[in-house]
Amino acid sequence: MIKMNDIKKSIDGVEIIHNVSFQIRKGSIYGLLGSNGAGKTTLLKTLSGIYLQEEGSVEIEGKPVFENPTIKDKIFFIPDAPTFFSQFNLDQMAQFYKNTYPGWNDDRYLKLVQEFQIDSKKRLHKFSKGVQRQSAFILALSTMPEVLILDEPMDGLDPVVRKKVKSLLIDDVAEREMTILISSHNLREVEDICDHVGVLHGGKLLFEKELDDLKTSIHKIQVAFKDHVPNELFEALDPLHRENRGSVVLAIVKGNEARIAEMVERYNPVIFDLLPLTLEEIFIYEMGDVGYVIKNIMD
Ligand SMILES: Nc1ncnc2c1ncn2[C@@H]1O[C@H](COP(=O)(O)OP(=O)(O)OP(=O)(O)O)[C@@H](O)[C@H]1O
Repeated sequence: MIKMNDIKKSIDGVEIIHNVSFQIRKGSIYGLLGSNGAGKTTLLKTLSGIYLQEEGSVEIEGKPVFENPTIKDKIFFIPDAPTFFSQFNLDQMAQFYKNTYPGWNDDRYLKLVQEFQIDSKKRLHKFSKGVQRQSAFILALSTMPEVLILDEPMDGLDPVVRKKVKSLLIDDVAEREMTILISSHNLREVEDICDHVGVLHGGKLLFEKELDDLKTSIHKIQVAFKDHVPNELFEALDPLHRENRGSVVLAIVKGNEARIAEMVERYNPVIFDLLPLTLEEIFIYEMGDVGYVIKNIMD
């Protein structure tokens, strides 16, 4: 379990993170979404123990992270621009991490090098950005981390490699309950692997939800009645949004699908459709006044 409680973090006297709290269950994948400058990297570095917060606490498995080697042995952070020693090839970096991380697994390393087909004898600095990122994944997963923290991990990866990386991540979560925190400026990039998402904006966590919950707890209905529109129905449905399009009422309603259908059908509608919402619509309606923020992370 990862717990961030009421974190404040300033850089050069400017407060970047304002009272952020969240928890990530062991074995889950949390997507931290936010547009450029939202504070994602600062938050991830605080969680990894690279930065020390001025206020609040950061705990992994109930223990503080900062200057705690026992916890740091179990976590791996891949920054948005992975770095390597300038003269080193992948094998040499692997030797370095083998000496640093007690959980290092040689078999895993060899398998991953083969899977990604990377020349492990070639200097890493001579590789493209995408291959360098793949190398960072190989090294990270070979340390068998309990917590993997990824800053914009899909940037610079082609679709085939993205798919491969995602499936490796999901396997580690399923097989050994690895926990992942993944930052992204694009929801679509991570929606297929995250079970939870949080939206960071201006250094504040605006919104946090379980994705499955989101998809099943909010619906769009289109409904028309023979005579008048029964106002008491809409009072009971308490929609997040409602508009009349001629004789058809379109409404965004929270709640269980079967319960909504049962309520509407009691009024004998002549038209009744219950439609799925796109994730973008869900976010915009759920977030109400701050829905505009989400447009930035949907493109
Ligand atoms: N080392 C630093 N010195 C000064 N200001 C910083 C530093 N690091 C971050 N900031 C400021 O903190 C704010 C948040 O930056 P951060 O890199 O955490 O955001 P981000 O969400 O990761 O953005 P991006 O998606 O562009 O990487 C920005 O206004 C940035 O200018």
